[in-house]
Amino acid sequence: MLYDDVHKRWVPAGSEAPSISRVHIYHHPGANSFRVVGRTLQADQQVVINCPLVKGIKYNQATPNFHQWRDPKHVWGLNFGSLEDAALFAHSMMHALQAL
Ligand SMILES: CC(=O)N[C@@H](Cc1ccccc1Cl)C(=O)N1CCC[C@]12C=C[C@@H]1CC[C@@H](C(=O)N3CC[C@@H]4C=C[C@H]5[C@H](C)C[C@@H](C(=O)O)N5C(=O)[C@H]43)N1C2=O
Repeated sequence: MLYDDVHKRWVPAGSEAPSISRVHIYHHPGANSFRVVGRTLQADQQVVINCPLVKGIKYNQATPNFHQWRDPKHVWGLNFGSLEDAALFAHSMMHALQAL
């Protein structure tokens, strides 16, 4: 999700209606860079988030299943389908941020 600062509300990332997406953190070992990429599960596999991780990002676990972070232009929010997914993603995110 993205935070719409004008209307002060969270909106689904990507252009379509809210939909479940699969979100990965890709590691590029050569550059030691990480990128969060999310795609809708539907056939179109629309990329809904494509966010490089930079050193110093603060990953905020606002609730056990809603985590968020800022990049220069956006505030991203992930509303996890399960607490396990949330914990797993947070673990990977924290690992990535420590590796930067
Ligand atoms: C300093 C700073 O940047 N601080 C950020 C957070 C942050 C801290 C440190 C590092 C990075 C970031 Cl990003 C901040 O505070 N920001 C970022 C933009 C918005 C917000 C500002 C105010 C509101 C107030 C309330 C809360 C909010 O948005 N919350 C609370 C949990 C709750 C859970 C789920 C979602 C649900 C999917 C829909 C909706 C619903 O419940 O209807 N909703 C929510 O309402 C969700 N806010 C924020 O997070």
